[in-house]
Parts: sequence; C-alpha cells; structure tokens
Amino acid sequence: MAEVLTAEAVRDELGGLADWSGDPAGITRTVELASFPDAIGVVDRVAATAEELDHHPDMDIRWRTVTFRCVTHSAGGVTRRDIELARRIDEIVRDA
Ligand SMILES: C[C@H](O)[C@H](O)[C@H]1CNC2=NC(N)=NC(=O)C2=N1
Repeated sequence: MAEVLTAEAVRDELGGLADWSGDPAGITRTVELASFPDAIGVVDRVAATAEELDHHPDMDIRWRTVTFRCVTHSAGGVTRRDIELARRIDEIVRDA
C-alpha cells in the first residue's frame, strides 16, 4: 500500500502545486469555471483520468465552482498517488 507522506513532504510537494493547499490529511484545490457545463466538462475529464490512474478525488460541484480533494482513503492520508492526481487535475484545469 502507498505510504502516507509526512507533513514536511506534503509541504515540499505543495511548493510545486501552487493552487493546492492542505496537509497529510488531504490536499484541496477550488476552481471556478466559466459556466456549469464547463464545470461538468472538467469533472468528466477528471473522472476519466481517475479511472485511468485507478485513483479518485473527492469532487464537490457548486454551480460553476468545483473543489477537488485528493487523499488515499485506503491509506488514511496523502500519498504520492495524490500528488500525481493533483498534477493531472492541474493539466485538465489549465486546458479548460
Ligand atoms: C481497488 C482500487 O485500487 C481501490 O478501491 C482504490 C480506487 N480509488 C481510490 N481512490 C482514492 N482516492 N483512495 C483510495 O483508497 C482508492 N482506492
């Protein structure tokens, strides 16, 4: 099973993930899209990537604002898999 990162390791990784915040309990990013359909489009693309990685973010949709939370539920905290997922979410948001 993937190991939960230390607080220091999460802080280091967040240095490369400027739009994310959090700690070993979870990392989050909130994004406001231009419209509700745009928000759903982003969620749909993130869902496809999550299936590809077999690693799934929590996603909270409020009209055109989406909050992503990455935590490895089976490990009980943030692992490298969450950092990779966050990077992939950033790519999808960048292209939206
Ligand atoms: C069998 C499969 O790998 C697991 O159920 C995966 C699926 N996606 C997951 N996603 C997340 N975020 N945490 C998990 O523990 C997790 N477990």
